[in-house]
Amino acid sequence: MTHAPQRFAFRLLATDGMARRGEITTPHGLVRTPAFMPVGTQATVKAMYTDQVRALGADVVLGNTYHLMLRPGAERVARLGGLHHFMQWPHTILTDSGGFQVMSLAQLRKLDETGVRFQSHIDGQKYHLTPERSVEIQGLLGSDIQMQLDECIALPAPEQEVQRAMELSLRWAERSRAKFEAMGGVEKGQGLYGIVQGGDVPHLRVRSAESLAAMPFEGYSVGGLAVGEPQEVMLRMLEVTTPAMPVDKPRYLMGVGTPEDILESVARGIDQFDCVMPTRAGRHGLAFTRRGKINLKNARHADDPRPLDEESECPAARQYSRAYLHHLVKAGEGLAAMLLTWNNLAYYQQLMQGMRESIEAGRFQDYRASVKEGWA
Ligand SMILES: CNc1nc2c(CC[C@H]3O[C@@H](OC)[C@H](O)[C@@H]3O)c3nc(N)[nH]c(=O)c3cc2[nH]1
Repeated sequence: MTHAPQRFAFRLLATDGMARRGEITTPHGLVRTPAFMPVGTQATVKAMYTDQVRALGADVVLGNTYHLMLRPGAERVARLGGLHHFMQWPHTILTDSGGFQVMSLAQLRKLDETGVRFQSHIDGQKYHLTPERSVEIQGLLGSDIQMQLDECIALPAPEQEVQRAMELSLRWAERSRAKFEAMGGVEKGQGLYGIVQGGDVPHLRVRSAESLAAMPFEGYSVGGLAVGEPQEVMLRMLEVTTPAMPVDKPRYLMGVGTPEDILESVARGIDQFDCVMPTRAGRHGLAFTRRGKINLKNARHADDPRPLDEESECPAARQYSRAYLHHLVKAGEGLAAMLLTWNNLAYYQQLMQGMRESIEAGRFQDYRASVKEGWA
């Protein structure tokens, strides 16, 4: 009898109001929550080495079904040993189902009950992404935490449109779950998350959450947010949604967010986050620090000998002058993206570590207040 891998598990270690401190066990290790998951859409966290990402404290990186199915192809990654080996990241990988990217990147897309037909934005090749094919691709990649295929619509949208997309996503949740179980995902210790939709309509959010809670998902995502709505609408939706979600399963708010978004969402019961913000901002000359954001493109840094943050543990924040970083950004040097991405991910992981410790100590509100004071 081969060694049966441990089942996917979530342990709630402490709570402080709605804020939760937990840990997830996956086939590739432990995920400490609240967790920020750097985005590695095309099998790389841009401008970073994987051991560097790990050293900053990340337990999970994200891959993306839409991008990887188009290039290099899921079957090819499987033939080459799976995504963990391919990108040399031996820790947990979470993959999105591709629904979001198809609607935002693909050309000539046609969505119907079966799934979504589209043409690749790379070479125009035709695809038909169904709930079953999305789960199959995520299994081929070897993803530890997989997402159902869903329909995420932009806001604002008419209520009947929000309802249609939410109800379609519920039917796709059932089909995704059936395929995941048929592929033996549960026995492999992998997790499949249902995705709560419902736009900015409270009763649709609750119906989606309760319907998904009745299905045996290992975790639940809050989707359909960070799609153009004001922050207060997003936070209000969390206030109506998380109470309707199972308390003993992880909750992942997709695509969020700024440091403030994350603080406020942890305060409303969210455990997992992903966002391109720290990596994309780093490539555009923007540094996140304990004292707020610094735009290194700005000429006022040209003679400033100070580092970004002399107290940071990250060399990118402690060793290099703002003048040097400004020079690299203006000169279009690759090192600018590398150092600023390193700084930004370090800042985000330090923020998450601070939240985890403060929830354990019952001091989350004090921590939240002290972080916000630093930005003022
Ligand atoms: C930015 N705001 C936002 N992103 C979102 C994503 C993509 C995140 C994925 O998109 C990629 O980042 C651009 C990463 O690889 C990540 O996995 C979503 N994905 C699904 N399946 N359903 C949603 O309702 C959804 C909502 C989002 N809101």
